[in-house]
Amino acid sequence: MELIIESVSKKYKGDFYGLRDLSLQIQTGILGLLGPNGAGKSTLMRILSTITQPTGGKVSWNGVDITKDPNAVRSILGYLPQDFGVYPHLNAVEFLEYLAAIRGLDYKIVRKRIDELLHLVNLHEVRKKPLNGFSGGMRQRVGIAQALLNDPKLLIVDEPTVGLDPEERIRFRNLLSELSGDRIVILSTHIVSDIEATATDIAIVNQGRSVIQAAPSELLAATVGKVWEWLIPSDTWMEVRKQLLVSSTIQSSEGVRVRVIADTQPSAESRLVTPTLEDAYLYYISANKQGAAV
Ligand SMILES: Nc1ncnc2c1ncn2[C@@H]1O[C@H](COP(=O)(O)OP(=O)(O)OP(=O)(O)O)[C@@H](O)[C@H]1O
Repeated sequence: MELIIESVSKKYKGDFYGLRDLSLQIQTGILGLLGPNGAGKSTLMRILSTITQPTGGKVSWNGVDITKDPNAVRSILGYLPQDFGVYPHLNAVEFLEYLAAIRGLDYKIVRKRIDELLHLVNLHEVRKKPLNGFSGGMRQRVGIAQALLNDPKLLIVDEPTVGLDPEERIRFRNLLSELSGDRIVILSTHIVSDIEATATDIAIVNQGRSVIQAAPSELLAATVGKVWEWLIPSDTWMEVRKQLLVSSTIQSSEGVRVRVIADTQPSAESRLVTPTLEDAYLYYISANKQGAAV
């Protein structure tokens, strides 16, 4: 299984590009698509799910160009859009049966599948309750169940953890990890921790372009020797922030412990520390903004 995105662009009205010459090669596993708001993640997800056509480039699923032949991917595609909505007065079973019917899926097969999926997403006990009583996390799990109705080989999930509380977020993450098996899962997010433990591959996008695609370990390795920590007096904090790329800070009674990303030692007191994926993400986004080669 392979999804190849070659030099894909999406030009909106007024010469504005949502995507520009973006290329990625995606194999079985979970691809975490990371980028700040407005980077072009949803535009890419909509192109991959054949809702929108690119204005340039090619997307191939197992060798077939889906921009020319969208049906080549539709039957094996599961998609959870960012703005997934439910019919509030239906219960989970009715809602999933309704979606299966409009997609033309076989009722007999689907009935059994819905029962299995409701167990999988841990909603079986509440399957007969109207959806308007469901929390954000429960609705997202219904969203995942609908995306899995046809047992897709390509599962696309766009910013699924927005609005979820920390516990729901962890549960959702674990669920996606269980689902990866023999399929391609593409998970878009601007929150690094959403994909930290689960992604087999990470693509960072910014301003419509692909900044890098690599395994999490490669991203971390590239940031080794660039992350520094030291304690500064509280009143110098604003100055440090203006001059350096600050990844995080911890306030204490002795001052502020700053974590900075820099190619060379930023201060005589600073010490190198082990990078996290969050540091690596910041490093690549920042280098991309400055136009540096990364
Ligand atoms: N239909 C449209 N017409 C014009 N511009 C658009 C359209 N859809 C998206 N854009 C613009 O394209 C850029 C990329 O948007 P997109 O929604 O793909 O980003 P994103 O990474 O998903 O961000 P977010 O997480 O905020 O949704 C943004 O600047 C957005 O304003």
